Amino acid sequence: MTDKIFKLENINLSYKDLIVFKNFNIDFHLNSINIILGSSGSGKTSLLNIISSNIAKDDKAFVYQEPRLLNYFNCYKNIEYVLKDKIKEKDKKNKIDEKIKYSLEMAGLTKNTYSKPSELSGGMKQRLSLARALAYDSNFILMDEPLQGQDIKKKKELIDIIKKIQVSTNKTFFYVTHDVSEAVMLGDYLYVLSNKEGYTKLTYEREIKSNDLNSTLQSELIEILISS
Ligand SMILES: Nc1ncnc2c1ncn2[C@@H]1O[C@H](COP(=O)(O)OP(=O)(O)OP(=O)(O)O)[C@@H](O)[C@H]1O
Repeated sequence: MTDKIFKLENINLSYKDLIVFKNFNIDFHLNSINIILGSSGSGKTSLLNIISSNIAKDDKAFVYQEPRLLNYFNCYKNIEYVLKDKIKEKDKKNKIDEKIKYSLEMAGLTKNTYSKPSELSGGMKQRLSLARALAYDSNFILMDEPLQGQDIKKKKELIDIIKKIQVSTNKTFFYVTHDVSEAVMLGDYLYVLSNKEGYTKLTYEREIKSNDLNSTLQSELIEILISS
């Protein structure tokens, strides 16, 4: 099978005197979960912003570290809010309702359809944020450390939901993290950034296979991060 590639070529980015990317190239994989792994300051979020700037506005949804929910709306309305402007007038009502219910079901929140965020646990809030991104119906989902601060059980729960969403929708995910175990548990493709030389480099890339969970990959990646 030949994968379709999402290519970024000759990327340059500076903040005043600080060069972050200098003639940077990277090939991501469409219809897969692409993990961008690196230590703090290695350029992960900057790269995610560059990726975002290469995707049309209504073809991408975001999930951040904080769920960014509207506290006065219930789960259903939190999702409805972002869909209003996206779905065309003529098939609006039924289509929105169908999408919201499907997304809540995928995120395991059907029972909480009418709960407000204040009635949800931290993990459930993040699941709602995922459901909202799914319902937006874009080809791309961009995630910046969405599992930060969740305990290991919640992390596993959320990882399984993200995988399930990818398999059933074939969307392209870009997922930023500094957590090696998250990267190996979730990713299809892994990209490690480092800025050892003063600007960001892609120091390591590989496909992740299901048996990598039991392999030495995690300890190799920890070594790479420590020395980068
Ligand atoms: N708006 C900005 N102005 C100036 N410097 C910035 C800005 N945003 C990021 N930087 C710098 O660019 C470099 C890369 O930052 P970036 O946030 O992309 O890294 P990161 O890997 O996402 O870090 P973290 O894991 O800590 O979020 C860092 O040196 C950071 O200080």
